[in-house]
Amino acid sequence: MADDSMLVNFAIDDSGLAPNLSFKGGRWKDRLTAKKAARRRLDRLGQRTDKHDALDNDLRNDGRKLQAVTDAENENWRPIKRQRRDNRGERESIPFAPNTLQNPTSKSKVATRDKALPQQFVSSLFSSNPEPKTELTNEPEDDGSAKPSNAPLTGELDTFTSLGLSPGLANHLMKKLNLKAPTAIQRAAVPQLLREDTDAFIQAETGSGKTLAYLLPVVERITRLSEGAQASDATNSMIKRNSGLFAIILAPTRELCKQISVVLDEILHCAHWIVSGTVIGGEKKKSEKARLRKGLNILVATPGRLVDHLENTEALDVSNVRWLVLDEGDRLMELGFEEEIQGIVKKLDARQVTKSNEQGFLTPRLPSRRNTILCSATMKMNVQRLGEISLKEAVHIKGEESSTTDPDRAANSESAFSAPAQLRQSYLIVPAKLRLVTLAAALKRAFARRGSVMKAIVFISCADSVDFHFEVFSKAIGDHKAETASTDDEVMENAPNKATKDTIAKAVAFSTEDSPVSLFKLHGSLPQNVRTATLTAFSKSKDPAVLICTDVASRGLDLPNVDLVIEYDPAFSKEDHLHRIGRTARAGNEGRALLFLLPGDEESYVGILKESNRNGGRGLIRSDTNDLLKKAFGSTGLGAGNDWETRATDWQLGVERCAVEDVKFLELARRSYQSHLRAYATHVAAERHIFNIKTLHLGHMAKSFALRDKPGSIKVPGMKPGDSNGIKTGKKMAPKDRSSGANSRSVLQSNQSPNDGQEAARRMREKLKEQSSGAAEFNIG
Ligand SMILES: Nc1ncnc2c1ncn2[C@@H]1O[C@H](COP(=O)(O)OP(=O)(O)OP(=O)(O)O)[C@@H](O)[C@H]1O
Repeated sequence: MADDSMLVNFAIDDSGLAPNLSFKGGRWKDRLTAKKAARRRLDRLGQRTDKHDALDNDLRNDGRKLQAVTDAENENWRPIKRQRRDNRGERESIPFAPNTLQNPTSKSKVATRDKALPQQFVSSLFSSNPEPKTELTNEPEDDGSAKPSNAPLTGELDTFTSLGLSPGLANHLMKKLNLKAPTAIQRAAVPQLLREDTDAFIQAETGSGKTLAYLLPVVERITRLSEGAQASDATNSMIKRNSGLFAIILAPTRELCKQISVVLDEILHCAHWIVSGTVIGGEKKKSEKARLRKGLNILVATPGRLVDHLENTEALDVSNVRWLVLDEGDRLMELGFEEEIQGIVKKLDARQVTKSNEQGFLTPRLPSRRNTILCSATMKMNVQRLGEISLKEAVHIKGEESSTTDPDRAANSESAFSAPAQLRQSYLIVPAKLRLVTLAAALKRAFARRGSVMKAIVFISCADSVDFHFEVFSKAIGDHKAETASTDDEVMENAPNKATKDTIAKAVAFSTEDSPVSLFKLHGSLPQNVRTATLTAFSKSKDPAVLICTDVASRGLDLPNVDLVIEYDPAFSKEDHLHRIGRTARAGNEGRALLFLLPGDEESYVGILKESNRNGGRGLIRSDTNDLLKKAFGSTGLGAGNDWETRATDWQLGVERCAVEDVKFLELARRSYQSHLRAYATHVAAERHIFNIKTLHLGHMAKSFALRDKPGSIKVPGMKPGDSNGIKTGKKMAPKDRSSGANSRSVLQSNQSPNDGQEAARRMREKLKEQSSGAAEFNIG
């Protein structure tokens, strides 16, 4: 107790109670904590001393050290970003209204969070985009090499009569069908097939008139069977529909069959006693049977449906068939019809009547054996295989490559397949984020002036993506809202009917008051009646029109007045590319083709494009993406004051907002993104280093589908979760995955082990037969 009181009465030096400032031993972080505690205790003493200064210096140094260590530990350290809010100042996840968007030149990427939605990113369109390596090119000077290569001939002697056609048929072609002269392939093929009974392989570029090249000799020779009868008026000897089936024409798709049938009927107007018909999948078999029972002289068919009738329709008598035409040979093979064609050839051989019998008068005038004619614009290995199955000692008939000025191509013309010389080809190198807005810009520009482009076709890799882009361009977004409201009531020339209510719409995104544009969509998952009605409406449209489609419209289709083909997704092989761009610049007409490529690996595709371009690719130009965007979104009155980047960003974010506000549209966008990636992974093996799924920037790609989700979190009902993850991490898709859905191309084209491949291909053939559409495309889900 006494000790206690003594202590109380001693004067005590403050410094004696001051905290110890020498910190040694232990971890430096613990020392730092101790220093901070000491600093707090000094503060409590109330007076500032030298010790304060010393300790403050120490703490500052330690603070810097701590920051450096933390930075090093955290590789992903980034400065803290300012979060953006929409103009309504509402929850962070609500998208920005166009007029209060982030600064388009901003370099930032902003995360927005919401309890209900996965983490979302709104990245700026014009930042962090990879730069193209390829130089821009100027429009080439006209050196005369662009003379049309598939036009009708102009020589005085080049007439249909000079080919050996009867005056009746030649006059009909000139007067009724307005065809003044044959094309090069017709001049080569018609006399050959009239003169000799041989098999033939007809090969010529797209739009060069191959259909008439095989139809004319067949019709002419069937017409001749009645010649004597006409002269002597022996009506009993005239060919009638029940005189026998003389020719079968096989084509891979229903659309193509219908088109061939229309051309055939036009020719047969001058020989009305010859009757033709079609048997194609998707039509009622019962009515086909009835037609076959009544009798047909020429039959146009898809392979699957013909096999069906050969097996099940007794009335189908093929004993007199003397011509078998295989049109679009490579596509027939690609779609897996090899087995069917083999079966058809065998049945025709077995049932063929070679000697004069009950048919008496007919047989001597018919070729003694069946002639098979194979047609193709390109020659893949599979066409050679088809030739092996179906042709015997065939002659190879080619159109002249009149305007080839490239000596290498001329020397190697056996393997050289090219686009028509007059077709102007260009490509854009577009960063993934800018793809959607650039497509909108390309179409806006194309239709800006009424009459500059009548019709355009946009090729897209898969059915889901066709649906998505159709939705986007027919939606009222940003600036166009007012315009749509007023045009909804307009009577559009292409007013959709019941069948086309979901496949025809107004192209709001690039229509103007002066130039309204109609939008059409086509893919293999649509019911047959819808496909037919849509295609017919597009063909007949007198308004400017855009068809968004998959490769179902790439082969053989002859759609009038197509001035522009856009390959938004590059074709799966270079042959497919030639067929797609061949939908324009037909029969000597002009045409333009534009291809979208991503910066990076895809730029090396230009080398392949040059191969299929005459004159070593000198006519192939690289257009400037920014220039296109500037022209399309630059101020022309609407929203004056905004620059083109802001306006382009407004439009993009308008689409993104639709995806946030409309659950159905969001699901469509996600599905379409997933399907696109899966399709992307299935380019032919030879081109997979160019279209390399592993180097795709998935986040940027998602933006082109108006998605703000993180790629890994994009899930689609009905699609296997992790499909895109497999792609992202570069994992190979299992054959099981490849064959899921209608992912036919992946099944048929990917590198797979023979066993997997055979089984998958078999399953896919079944699937295609089931659909009977012959459409090889992605339709996942
Ligand atoms: N002699 C001709 N004169 C003028 N136009 C013609 C002539 N022959 C065909 N055409 C027209 O050329 C267009 C293309 O013909 P067709 O569809 O037969 O081409 P193709 O070579 O089969 O093309 P693809 O390889 O793309 O199928 C058609 O519109 C057709 O009417």
